[in-house]
Amino acid sequence: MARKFFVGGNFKMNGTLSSIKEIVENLNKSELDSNVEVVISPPSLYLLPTREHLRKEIEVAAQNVFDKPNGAFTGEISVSQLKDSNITWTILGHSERRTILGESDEVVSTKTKYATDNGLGVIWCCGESLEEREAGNTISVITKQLDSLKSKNPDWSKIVIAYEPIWAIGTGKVATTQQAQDVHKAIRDWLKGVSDKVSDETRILYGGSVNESNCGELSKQPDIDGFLVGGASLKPAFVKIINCHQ
Ligand SMILES: O=C(CO)COP(=O)(O)O
Repeated sequence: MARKFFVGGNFKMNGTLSSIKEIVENLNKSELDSNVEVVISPPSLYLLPTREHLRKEIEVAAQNVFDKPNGAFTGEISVSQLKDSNITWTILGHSERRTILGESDEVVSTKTKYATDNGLGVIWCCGESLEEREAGNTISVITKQLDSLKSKNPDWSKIVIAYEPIWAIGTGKVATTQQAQDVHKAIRDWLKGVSDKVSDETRILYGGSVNESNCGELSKQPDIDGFLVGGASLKPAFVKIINCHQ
């Protein structure tokens, strides 16, 4: 089965009402490859206006979600609140939340299980630090993150995996196509341990300094099914990344 190419834009903690309005207007008027699934993820404050004004074929994602239905959890947002606002995806386990906010594998896996069981799509992120790569531990680090997720038995049909080497995020230092493909292949092989169907159908995105110049080559790799784009998703060239896959 051909996997539909997927391009996510992670705005992180960037943007204002007016700059996000500009991004939305640019996406609304651009010609976009209809074979590509596009999801953008503004900061939580801007989720609703983004959803309201963005063309309907593009979905909107939160950057985080909590694993309880409601209650005394100051600062958190629930899955049902997102769905109530027509926000159909969330990012979980981004390395910035793992390292800066201290989210463990256990926390990320639990939230992913809760979100997928309750019908939200999850862009689930994994990746190694430069130290871990240089020590030859890339695959073992990612396997540990994946094993933790598998132990919760999430709904894999709702998960898109984003491989984001931490050393490539926001640094301009993109992984080589071979480095990316090798890890994506290892993830694909690991997914076979869940089931052949999950391995065949799960999209594996690459993230880390993706731009309009490097996306073409990366997109040709057999196990790269799309991108999770940070900085370049805030620029008009994001459209070129969406359309880069031939
Ligand atoms: O972290 C990322 C997307 O989630 C990647 O960010 P950059 O594209 O800015 O390197």
